[in-house]
Amino acid sequence: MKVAKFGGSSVANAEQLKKVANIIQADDDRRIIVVSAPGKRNSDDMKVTDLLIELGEAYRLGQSHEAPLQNVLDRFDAILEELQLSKVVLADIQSQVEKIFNDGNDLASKLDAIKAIGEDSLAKILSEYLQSLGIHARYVNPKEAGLILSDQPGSAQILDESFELIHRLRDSEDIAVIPGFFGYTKEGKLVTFSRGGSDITGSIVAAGVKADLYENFTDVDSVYCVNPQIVNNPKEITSLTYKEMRELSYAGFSVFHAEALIPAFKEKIPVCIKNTNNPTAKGTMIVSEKKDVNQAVVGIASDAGFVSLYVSKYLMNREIGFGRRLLNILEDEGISFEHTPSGIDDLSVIIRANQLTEEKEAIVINRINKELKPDTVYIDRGLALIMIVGEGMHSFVGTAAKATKAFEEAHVNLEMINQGSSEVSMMFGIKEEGVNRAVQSLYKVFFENN
Ligand SMILES: Nc1ncnc2c1ncn2[C@@H]1O[C@H](COP(=O)(O)OP(=O)(O)O)[C@@H](O)[C@H]1O
Ligand SMILES: N[C@@H](CC(=O)OP(=O)(O)O)C(=O)O
Repeated sequence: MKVAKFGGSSVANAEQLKKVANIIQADDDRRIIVVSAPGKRNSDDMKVTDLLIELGEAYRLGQSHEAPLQNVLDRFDAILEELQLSKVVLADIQSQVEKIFNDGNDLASKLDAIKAIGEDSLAKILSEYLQSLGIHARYVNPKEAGLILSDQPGSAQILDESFELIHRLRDSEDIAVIPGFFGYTKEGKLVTFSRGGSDITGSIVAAGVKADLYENFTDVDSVYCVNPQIVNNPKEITSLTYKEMRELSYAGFSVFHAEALIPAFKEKIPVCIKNTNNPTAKGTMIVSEKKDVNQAVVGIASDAGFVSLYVSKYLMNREIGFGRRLLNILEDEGISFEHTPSGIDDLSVIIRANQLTEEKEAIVINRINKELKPDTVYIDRGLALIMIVGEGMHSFVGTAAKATKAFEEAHVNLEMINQGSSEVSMMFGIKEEGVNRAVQSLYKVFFENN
């Protein structure tokens, strides 16, 4: 049995949905289908989830929601028209929106329920379309599927008890079409995963039914060793390990959600990234182990939007508990951190900029000054992190030397270097403006000169 997830680009319009139906029909093992909401049809377009977020925003601000609702309806109407399906779903969306705006739930829960309409409606449309082609398919709501999530609107997590419930999907005679991106709390309230979370639904369902394979269909032939928007026509990765993919997704490979690997990894379900527009291409396999590790680096990921919180104090090394107290302040303020490179008398904490708003920045600096009495404390914004990743790194000599040469050739100054103790990745912090230049140079050194 295979679980196939189709991303926003694969269900962006009727033409894409026809490709999806062909892919489902081409393999009898594709028994469970997970879908996203329609994504962008071209680079200037908007994803349906973003249109729904605009709708929720209009409600939050007390503005009229007629126009943003119409934008959502228009996207689905165009699909229904071309696939010659009934328009029941449109009336459904309208009544769902009214119900959500008028229920007694808190704002965050209402906004989650609005966001989920994209996936929910698309799953209903796809199952109806498959039925119209004579395929035995059925829409399965995530509640019926057994997706029980923690009560964290916008960033929910799966609860362990879900997997046993999901296992029952194996018994379904029909192909199950499940909307991705959301589930329900124990109390029955709808909650979503973080953005891009349909990948997570697919992985959870694959783990629950103990699938032979989790296929993740998107709009590229494979995972490339570097973001194709930064390097033209980069080399394809044919196979990589869960650990490598987790590091690369977390550090910027947006093709697969960083949290989507864990459920598949725990059940050792292989994951295959494939292209809906070219389904016969082999794609990229993500597996637990690779037989031949013949290169140090498999991929280079990058992400901008980080800040560094720098704290220095003479004799910090003698002050037991300094680091803990610093991190405690961040914990109190609900701020998560990424890395903590340190020296004898100084410590930096790397944080995502969206975690440290200007309001929080003032509070944090104040508390550090008062509670830790440092010599210096400041915040450096506009940082980017570049991660080079490969399980082979620990058995190859000279990886760091090659990398620093690449930065030198790109005339990019290194603000910090950090190698994880697992030796699967090496992280470099630089100013944002040099990030593409540095990635291009690293690509040359690690992939073109071999
Ligand atoms: N290393 C990479 N390999 C492949 N694609 C990547 C990589 N890094 C970023 N991407 C981007 O990820 C996109 C696919 O992810 P996404 O847009 O979320 O797809 P979907 O709509 O299927 O969910 C690709 O079009 C590509 O631009
Ligand atoms: N539609 C949701 C969830 C998702 O996974 O979408 P996509 O497959 O387009 O990344 C979002 O935009 O966040």
